[in-house]
Amino acid sequence: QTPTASPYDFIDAFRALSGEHKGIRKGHAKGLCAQGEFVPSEQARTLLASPLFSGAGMPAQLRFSMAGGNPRVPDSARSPRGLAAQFQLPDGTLHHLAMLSTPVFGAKDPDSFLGLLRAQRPGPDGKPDAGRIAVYREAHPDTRPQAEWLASNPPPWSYATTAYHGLHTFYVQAREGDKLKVRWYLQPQDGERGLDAAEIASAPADFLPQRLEERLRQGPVRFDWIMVLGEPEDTDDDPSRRWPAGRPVFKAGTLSVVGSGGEACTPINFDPNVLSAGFSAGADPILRMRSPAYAISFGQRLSGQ
Ligand code: HEM
Repeated sequence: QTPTASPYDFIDAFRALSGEHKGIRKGHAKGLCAQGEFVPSEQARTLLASPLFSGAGMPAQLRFSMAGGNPRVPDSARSPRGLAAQFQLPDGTLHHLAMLSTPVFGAKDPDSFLGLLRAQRPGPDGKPDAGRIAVYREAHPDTRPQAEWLASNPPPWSYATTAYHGLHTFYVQAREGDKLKVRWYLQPQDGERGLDAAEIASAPADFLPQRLEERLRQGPVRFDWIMVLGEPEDTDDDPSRRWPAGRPVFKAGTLSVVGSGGEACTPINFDPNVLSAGFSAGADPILRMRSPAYAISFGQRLSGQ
């Protein structure tokens, strides 16, 4: 099947789902900036050749977000949370991460994802058609694992109490030998904690920024950047599929969040293909679609569209 989805189709689909919101992100519309520092681990410095891991700490511009194009989605929604990061390396170059709280993505390729977004489009009564969505998921099994994960795991209690998964497969140059095939996630040192049923029912619409701010008053929020090493048979082009459990992991560094708020992240396009030297992307068509879609959203929102 030839892919037909264009990056403009996604921008249109987000608008159809969430309405027109000029000047803000077309995806992950609701969120807040944060600031921090990334310090690579000794192990990463020894193992990997990228200057990202050369040893020195570096500043990080961050953004925590709610998935979707609706800037008023309640913070208790059963949807992915996002964490985006821009690391500025000692040599001035940049490395971006843009990750989700779900361990799988919602589709295997752009066509399947676009079809899902279109199936979720509200009908004349303003509500999504549950039957149409179910039929779509039935015909596209790759769209089920993320929905099942979201249905069976509570929304995060705080932006600081969830893991964030890179989901795509990348290759990173080792100091000795070939590139390593990796996936990664950020693991919260505060531990993972979800909202309980009573909290979901009673949570105010916008509690996440305040909860993060309160936590930051006690000191930095830290995440361990965990790299997972893939085997040749592990997919490098399908973010809707997990790698088998038990693959070797190592800690590549620590991200410390020290402050939140402000607008420093607003003029940043957290494009996940902005990779520092030594990194390259796998064959994932979803990852390839992200750059042009983000660029359109970025250009539109900076110019008030
Ligand atoms: C074809 C698939 C995808 C499309 C079309 C898409 C589209 C978008 C768009 C248009 C934005 C707003 C960009 C901006 O205005 O700066 C965005 C933000 C974001 N996306 Fe995606 N996305 C896709 C897949 C993914 C995946 C696989 C992940 C995670 C692995 C992800 C995580 C994020 C995050 C964390 C943000 C917020 C970035 C920020 O805070 O600035 N997206 N997405």
